[in-house]
Amino acid sequence: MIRVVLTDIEGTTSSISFVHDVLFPYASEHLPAFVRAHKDRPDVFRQLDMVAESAGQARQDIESLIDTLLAWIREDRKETPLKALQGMVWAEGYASGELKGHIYQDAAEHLRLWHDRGLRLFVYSSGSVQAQKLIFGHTIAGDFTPFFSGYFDTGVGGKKEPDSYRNILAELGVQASSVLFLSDVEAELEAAEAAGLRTAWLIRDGELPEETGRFVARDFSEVETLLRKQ
Ligand SMILES: CSCCC(=O)C(=O)COP(=O)(O)O
Ligand SMILES: [Mg+2]
Repeated sequence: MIRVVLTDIEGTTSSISFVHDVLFPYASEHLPAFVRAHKDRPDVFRQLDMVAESAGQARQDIESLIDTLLAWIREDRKETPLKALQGMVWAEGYASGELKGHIYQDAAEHLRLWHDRGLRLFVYSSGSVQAQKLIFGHTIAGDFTPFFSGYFDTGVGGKKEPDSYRNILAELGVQASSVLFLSDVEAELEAAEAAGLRTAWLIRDGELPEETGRFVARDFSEVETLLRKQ
């Protein structure tokens, strides 16, 4: 019996284009000034330590660290310090009203429905927990944070690693078979399945694959049919 829905964001609840054409360009534009202004703030300082260590760069060369961060954005790297800094930069955009989080209408309707029916909802994204709370707290359809019971980011591990899902299960204290993971990325679904989770593959556009052996859904209304069948 599925009691928990664990959802990805980009390509699942929200469009890939919002992340790549709005959020990433906003971060590229504002991150350099943000890092220069706040480089000694403890939370920023810690992330810069991690950038220097990951990239093997001189810690004191702030401009080179900024160049590395900008290159990581262009390459869509899921580096934990980049994701943490992006969240801090996006916070300013959401606060000013320049950013509004995209959410598909079907996702909005069903997240509310599932919450009201008693399912527990969690997010697992490469975006930082701060970034997750921001996108769902400031969507075009209102504040969705009241529907979520918790958030997981790469602090539990990468999304293509089965151990990350085992860590999430341990934190939630639930059986793997009671959790349905939603994602648009097959390698993430394979990792979740290796840890015993149920999965649904969101394929919002393009051709559907033949015989995948897993549940495939065009949108959240099709995920609802899976939940109703159990
Ligand atoms: C939290 S919104 C920004 C999402 C993001 O930064 C990202 O890299 C997308 O990751 P996801 O795991 O949601 O595909
Ligand atoms: Mg995704």
